[in-house]
Amino acid sequence: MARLLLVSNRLPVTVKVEKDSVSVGRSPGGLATGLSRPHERSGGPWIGWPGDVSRLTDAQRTKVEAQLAELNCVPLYLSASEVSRFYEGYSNRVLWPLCHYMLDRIPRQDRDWDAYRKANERFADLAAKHYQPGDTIWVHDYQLMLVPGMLRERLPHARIGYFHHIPFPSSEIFSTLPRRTELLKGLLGADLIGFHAVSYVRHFSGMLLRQLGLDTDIDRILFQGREVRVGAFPMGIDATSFETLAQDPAVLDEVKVLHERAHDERLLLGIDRLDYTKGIPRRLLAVQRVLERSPALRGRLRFIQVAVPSRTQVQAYAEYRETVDELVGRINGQYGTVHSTPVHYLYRSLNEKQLVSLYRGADVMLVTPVRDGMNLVAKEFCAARPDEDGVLVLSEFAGAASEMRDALLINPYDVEGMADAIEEALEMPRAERQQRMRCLRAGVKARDVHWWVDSFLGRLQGLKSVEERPPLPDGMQALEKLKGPGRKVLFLDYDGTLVGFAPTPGQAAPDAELMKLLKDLCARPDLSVHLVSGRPKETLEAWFGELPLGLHAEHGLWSRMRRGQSWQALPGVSFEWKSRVKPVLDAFAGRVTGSFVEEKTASLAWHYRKVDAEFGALQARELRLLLFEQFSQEPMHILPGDRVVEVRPRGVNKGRVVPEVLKHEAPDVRVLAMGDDVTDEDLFAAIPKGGLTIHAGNKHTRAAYRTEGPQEVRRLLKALLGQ
Ligand SMILES: Nc1ncnc2c1ncn2[C@@H]1O[C@H](COP(=O)(O)OP(=O)(O)O[C@H]2O[C@H](CO)[C@@H](O)[C@H](O)[C@H]2O)[C@@H](O)[C@H]1O
Ligand SMILES: O=P(O)(O)OC[C@H](O)CO
Repeated sequence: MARLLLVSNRLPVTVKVEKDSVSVGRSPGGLATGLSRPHERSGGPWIGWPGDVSRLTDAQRTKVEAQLAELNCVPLYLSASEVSRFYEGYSNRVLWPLCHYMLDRIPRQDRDWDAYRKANERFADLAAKHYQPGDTIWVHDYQLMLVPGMLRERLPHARIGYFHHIPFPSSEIFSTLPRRTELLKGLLGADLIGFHAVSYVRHFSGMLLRQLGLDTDIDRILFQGREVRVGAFPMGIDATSFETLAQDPAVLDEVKVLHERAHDERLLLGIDRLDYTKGIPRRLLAVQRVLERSPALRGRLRFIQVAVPSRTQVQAYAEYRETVDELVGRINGQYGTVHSTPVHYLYRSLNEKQLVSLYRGADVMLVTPVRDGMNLVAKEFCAARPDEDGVLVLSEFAGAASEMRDALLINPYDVEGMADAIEEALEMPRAERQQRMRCLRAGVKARDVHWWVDSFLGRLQGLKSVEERPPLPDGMQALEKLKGPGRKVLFLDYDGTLVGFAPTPGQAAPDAELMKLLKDLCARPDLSVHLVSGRPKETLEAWFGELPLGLHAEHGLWSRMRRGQSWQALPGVSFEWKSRVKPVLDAFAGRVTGSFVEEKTASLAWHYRKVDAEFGALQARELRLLLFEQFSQEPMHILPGDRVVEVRPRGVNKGRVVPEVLKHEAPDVRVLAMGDDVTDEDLFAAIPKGGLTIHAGNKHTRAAYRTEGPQEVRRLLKALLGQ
């Protein structure tokens, strides 16, 4: 197993100061449990924050550091200002509510971005310092979204994974973030980006398309010449250890005591960090509604709500605590008697035995977050029920809901519906409880935390390393090879290569700078320049007719080899299918606002460059599918391009131009081709051995060199001219 270098905001252990004694104890939560085994097995370090150490004496600090070193944990101490601005500020006042769809909780001005960026730099620096060649780096969660990108700069060849433990919201929400581009690019430093649920993957891909124009091909994104993979890896728990503990005699004794103390009261249970995403107030209201609606249940229902203090310095959490306190008081005031208290509220952390005793003893588990990345409590409850009893009421807005379909799924905003579900759970016959719990447990056991670690790391480590698939060399290196005496032929694509994309094809007319550049190229006696475009010949003639260069329109269907020559069509091309295909494209243009059809002599194109990026891409896929279904027998090609779907005659492609041009040249002529989209791949394929090919963009290409878009292409051409 490759050495694993883990990086998370919190270490799996936290420094605990009690009176004069100091120790390190396990941090709560599934991450510590889940990763402890691979952490120990791989022998690599875990980098993170060990909690507040500001009050420690030097001697205590030395002791803590020795303990951490023994556990192979490398502490990154956060200063008071970093705790307040990086952890509480940007991470928990901006990113946390944003990812949980709570925009109104975000401060009007984010003043903490800088602190977030700097803290991420510190994590990246420390990780880079501890990195050894061959390590796999695994970065965790929203506090460290910039770290993968920062690590990629420091360690270009490292294998880097990132896992996002909270929801990734819809692009409508994520787009509101002023720093959205930086954060997305930060994540794209990873080789593999993992989420709990498929919907989060979809949201992330949508965001990449919308913000960065990057299309996700199933699970693959091309970014800066690298392949980044994305996937859903639903996190599990250490099911065996929960199950074993649930059968421990001490736990069973505790369950007995719990039931005895409750007399004949039915037990409802809630276990959460005290966080406004967990839906505790509405859950309390639902319990109150049950008591209101069913007098028979009064005095016969006990709701145990345990809430671990969390992020207590953030005002929203303090306010939330007050809301919960007030509601508990109100319900107990209204429905409590001298003999019974309906809500037992514990504001503290429990140890594992206490936790499992509650899980094992509960009749109904209420997991009702208004939004939750996964929610491990739901899974822990099921693992702790080897008796196959107990009912899980689960919010449909928890990531866990996509896996745990045998729970009673509820909408946490619907208090009445939640009350209905509680009643249904209380009345559910034993056989149904058993059947549901059996299915839930099977899922929890099959996809436990070890499965999660193995599937994420298996995927990450199975990818080819950056060294095995090095990024293409820079286009400037190709230009260097082309310099010097001897004749050269340049094949240049137009749209996306010499000019950027404009809302309509007409708006992408050549600018003065480009015209001068082309003129200068044509003026060089050792250069022969050919523009090879998908555009109609009329457009090319109007724009470039006066220049002494070769023009090739409609992907090589029409050619004008020299200025003053007439346009010639490729012989033997059939396009009588056009009249049947056009109505299909017209129908799409009608139904997708902003899209339009362009008709050329031999081809048709449906353009969607002005359409919302996500919707456009979706519709383009549908159109291609439809065309494939209906016209597969026709002598035509369906080609996805950059925000365009083109249909053109079979046998016509940009590559056809190359031999026609080169037959008029000496055999030792040097050749260069530049292009940006899929149609230029035919051009590259036709370039004879020894020729140079440059892809202007980020896509998969057979070109040997790469450069960025039109600005860089122009820079290269100027360099060829010595400008
Ligand atoms: N009173 C108490 N005493 C002791 N332990 C307690 C406790 N209350 C809760 N816990 C423990 O804390 C953990 C909480 O994990 P959750 O998945 O429920 O949410 P959390 O928001 O912390 O995690 C984030 O990360 C996880 C893992 O990716 C995602 O499931 C989740 O959506 C995301 O918000 C559980 O292991 C639970 O046992
Ligand atoms: O206590 P925090 O702020 O480190 O949050 C822990 C949660 O599990 C967040 O994912």
